[in-house]
Amino acid sequence: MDFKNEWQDGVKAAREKAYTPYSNFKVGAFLIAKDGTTFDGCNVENAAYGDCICAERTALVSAIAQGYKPGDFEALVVTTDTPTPSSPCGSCRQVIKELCDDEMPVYLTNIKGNVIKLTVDDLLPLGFSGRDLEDVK
Ligand SMILES: O=c1ccn([C@H]2C[C@H](O)[C@@H](CO)O2)c(=O)[nH]1
Ligand SMILES: [Zn+2]
Repeated sequence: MDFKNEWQDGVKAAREKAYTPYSNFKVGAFLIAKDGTTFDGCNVENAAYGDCICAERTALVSAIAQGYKPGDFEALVVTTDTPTPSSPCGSCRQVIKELCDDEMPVYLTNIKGNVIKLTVDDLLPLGFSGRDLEDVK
């Protein structure tokens, strides 16, 4: 699926909801399901800094909580207000791999409109997954 301009409006609106009193680094995520339903994600920080959660994970967790399943997703868009798009952290990469197909596109954007297209496999090559657990003796 190619990038759609309306996704950029969606991810910008999601970013506006970020709760970032500590870093003031707002991240938006916009997850598009194959049935056209979309899920907003934003980072939600905490005074206990280690309990901050990223935008990518809030979008994915929201979709799962609303009954969507791995394999239901078509694309994920992320945005930051940075000169070049920033890239998901390691924890998000692992969660994206768990819930999205390896070939699913991930669009890294910034609010001025730069777009970098990657896949889940690009973000976490040779990643650990449930398939590895099947090899247990
Ligand atoms: O991919 C990322 C990287 C960081 N953050 C958030 C976590 C924290 O709130 C802030 C600074 O790390 O940005 C995200 O939402 N997604
Ligand atoms: Zn993250």
